[in-house]
Amino acid sequence: MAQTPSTKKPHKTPQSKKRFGSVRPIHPSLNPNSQHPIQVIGRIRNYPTEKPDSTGSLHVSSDDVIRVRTEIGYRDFTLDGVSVSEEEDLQGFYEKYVGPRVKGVKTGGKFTILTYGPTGSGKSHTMFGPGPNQPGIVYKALEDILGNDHTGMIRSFVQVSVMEIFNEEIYDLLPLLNGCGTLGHKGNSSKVRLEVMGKKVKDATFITGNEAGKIAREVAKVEKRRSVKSTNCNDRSSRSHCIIILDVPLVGGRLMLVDMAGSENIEQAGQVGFEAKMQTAKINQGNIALKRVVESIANGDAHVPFRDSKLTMLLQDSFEDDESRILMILCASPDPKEMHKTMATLEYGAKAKCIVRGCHTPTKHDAEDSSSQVILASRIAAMDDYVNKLQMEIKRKEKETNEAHSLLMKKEEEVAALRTKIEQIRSKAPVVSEEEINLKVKERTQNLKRELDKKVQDCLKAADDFVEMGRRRMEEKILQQQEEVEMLRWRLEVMESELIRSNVCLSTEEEDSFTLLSPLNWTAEEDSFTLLSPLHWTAEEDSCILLPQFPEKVCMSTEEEAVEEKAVQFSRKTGDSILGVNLDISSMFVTNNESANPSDAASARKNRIQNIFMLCGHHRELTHHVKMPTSPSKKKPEADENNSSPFLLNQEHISESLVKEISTQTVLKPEFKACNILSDLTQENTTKSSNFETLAGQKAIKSQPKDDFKEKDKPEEQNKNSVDVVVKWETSTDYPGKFITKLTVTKDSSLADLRKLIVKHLDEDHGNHGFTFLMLGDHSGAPVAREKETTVQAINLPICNNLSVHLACLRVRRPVQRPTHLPFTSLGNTMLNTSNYSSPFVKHAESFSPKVFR
Ligand SMILES: Nc1ncnc2c1ncn2[C@@H]1O[C@H](COP(=O)(O)OP(=O)(O)OP(=O)(O)O)[C@@H](O)[C@H]1O
Repeated sequence: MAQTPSTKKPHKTPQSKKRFGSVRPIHPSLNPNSQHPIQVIGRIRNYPTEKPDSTGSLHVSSDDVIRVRTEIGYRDFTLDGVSVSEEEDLQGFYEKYVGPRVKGVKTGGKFTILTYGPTGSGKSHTMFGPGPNQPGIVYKALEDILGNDHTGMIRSFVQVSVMEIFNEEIYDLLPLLNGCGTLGHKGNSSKVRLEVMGKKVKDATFITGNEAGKIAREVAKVEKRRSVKSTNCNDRSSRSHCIIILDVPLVGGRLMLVDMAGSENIEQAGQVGFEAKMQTAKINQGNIALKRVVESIANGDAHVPFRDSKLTMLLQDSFEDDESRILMILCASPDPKEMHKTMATLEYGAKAKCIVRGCHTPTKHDAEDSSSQVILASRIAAMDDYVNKLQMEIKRKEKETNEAHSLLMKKEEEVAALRTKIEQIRSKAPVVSEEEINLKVKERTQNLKRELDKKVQDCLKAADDFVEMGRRRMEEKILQQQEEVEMLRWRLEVMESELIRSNVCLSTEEEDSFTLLSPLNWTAEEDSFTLLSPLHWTAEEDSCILLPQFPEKVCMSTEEEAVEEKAVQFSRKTGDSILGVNLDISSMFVTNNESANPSDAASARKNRIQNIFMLCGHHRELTHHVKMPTSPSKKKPEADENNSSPFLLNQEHISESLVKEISTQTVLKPEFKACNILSDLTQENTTKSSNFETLAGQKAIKSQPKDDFKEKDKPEEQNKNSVDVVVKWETSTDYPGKFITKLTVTKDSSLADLRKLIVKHLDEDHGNHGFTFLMLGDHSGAPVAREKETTVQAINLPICNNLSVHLACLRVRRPVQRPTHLPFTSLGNTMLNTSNYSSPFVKHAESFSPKVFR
């Protein structure tokens, strides 16, 4: 959009107009230096509706430039002045733009004021004012010309004509004229159509007067007689051009006020019917004709179509008279909906501003300047100026376009960069489909399941191993126990063989009963006795208590399990068993009744022998550990006095009693072990040994001179650091407790050291076979393993009697024959099948969640 060429205000750049020097000076009341006969002022009315919040489409800057914004851009119009109604009321507008020009009329100036604009833009509002309180230009001009001074000064008088052009006909709105300046009233029907002769109206009615108020009231009355009609654009739309001519005859001044009809199209006016449309067309005819005239004058056309309409015919003088000036007031609405009309109005005013005095307006005073050359030159100059301005506008627009283009390119680059970034982000984070997610979940699940299966398998395997290990240990235990049983059996056989070879033979036919007391307690009463293991002597007379050092438990196993516990107390009267060993002690005795039945007596005798084996066989070795409470040197038991200590065993008494019983009552078989013991005990009694010694110990001691064991014979130092060890064989068939030697070793000597010394005293045969130390005192004989001999000291060997002599009992090493059968039934020997058996561990593993399906 091009910026309209603007005419600088006189007070701003008056010199700029001198280049058009061909124009004669104009009336000083109008701009004398201006060559533009038409000045254009814009007036922006109030918003017809509520003012919008956003920036309006019409913007007025301080340098009288109106910028109109539309959908496609904006356009600036530079006018001679712009007044915004909201900021400047009608009086202010008049005083600023109209009053100075009107005042020249009083001195003979010719001035034409046109209000131009679309319908409803405020033309009538500006020309006549909204009411008496706010008079429009007409009434203010009357006041200015006539004044309100009533001081008697000579005042000018005016002639006022009011007419309208309706349907291209001129009607006189002042039909009746009385002489004193009053108006005659003929009503609407009395409108008189006037004829135009040349440039003037013929026989037009006028009113004269010098009182502005009076005339103003009359004008106001006839103004009401204008042809108005309600349209879509205006409730009281002026359907005619109203022309008020105010002459000042005395000075030749003239003021022509033209309120034009609205320049609207027919559709917008909502006119229906042929007549209405013709009306609107006629109204527009005046506007269009005026437009053409303006354009023609501006273009310097040779022909100006003044005669195209009545309006232009009447305005011809205003355009052609050099003394005449035109003030065009462009009325516009700030309503965005009216922008296209506002734009057209301003374009029209811009054209009018281009009008300069041309050849068709020759003046009487400057005839010589009317040559066509000068006129053309001025026109060319004006047009050049206009072209230059257009070119500058084009450049500016191009520059703006370039800037906008570069901005656009920049934005496009940013958009492209953002798109690239988005693509990169998308490429970096590929969209994972649901199928892929499911696939991964499935794969992960399978992996977990596999791991779980593997763990379960491991657990099952560990459980199987555990069970297998338990089974093996159980088997080992069974084998060990079988070995022990075998050992016991072997020992039993040895004892039996010893018994057979024994010289002690008791006749079973002659004796009815016997009483065994070794180490049994014989109470001397006929019907009762007490068997204790450990033995407990309870008789009041000749009582003794045998309290072994060894614990009360008698075990077959040397390791973990107590096979059997034997602590039996028998009463002949009650015959009950305290600890549950079904040892038929009564069967140990041969009664008279038994002799009646030889077969029963034989079986009873066998039972007795077996039971005695059980009792005596194990305790035979244990008697080595009977710890005497007093040393043998200090306290020696005496046979003929009651022993006050319960820990002392009155062996003499026992021996005598037993011998007596055996000789008088008891008849035992040769294998009866007790005989052997009794024999030993009897022998020991004869040697007056005060201590209760084992059979092997006694034999070992007997083989040595008695004096060898006396402490007093040894050096004191040696006695402190050394110990004596009596070495003998274990009582067996081959070596029935044979004494080997007696050794003196240091206290810290181990069995391994002892072994080295012993080997020297053995013959080759025994040395080759080897032997094992028996840790006597242990219920099973406690053979000391070869590898443990270094850890067992000699002083740990059992004390032999009360002589502080240790006893090293050796057992010949024999190859152990493994039992060919297990001591359990086939059912008992069957281990649990772990594959079918759900152990608690497996149950626990299977109770894991989720379930593992195998
Ligand atoms: N500046 C203004 N401030 C307030 N109201 C205005 C203003 N201009 C116009 N109006 C109001 O707008 C309405 C139309 O105005 P007006 O009759 O003057 O328009 P117009 O241009 O003469 O229209 P038409 O060409 O149809 O006669 C009127 O009611 C008037 O009071």
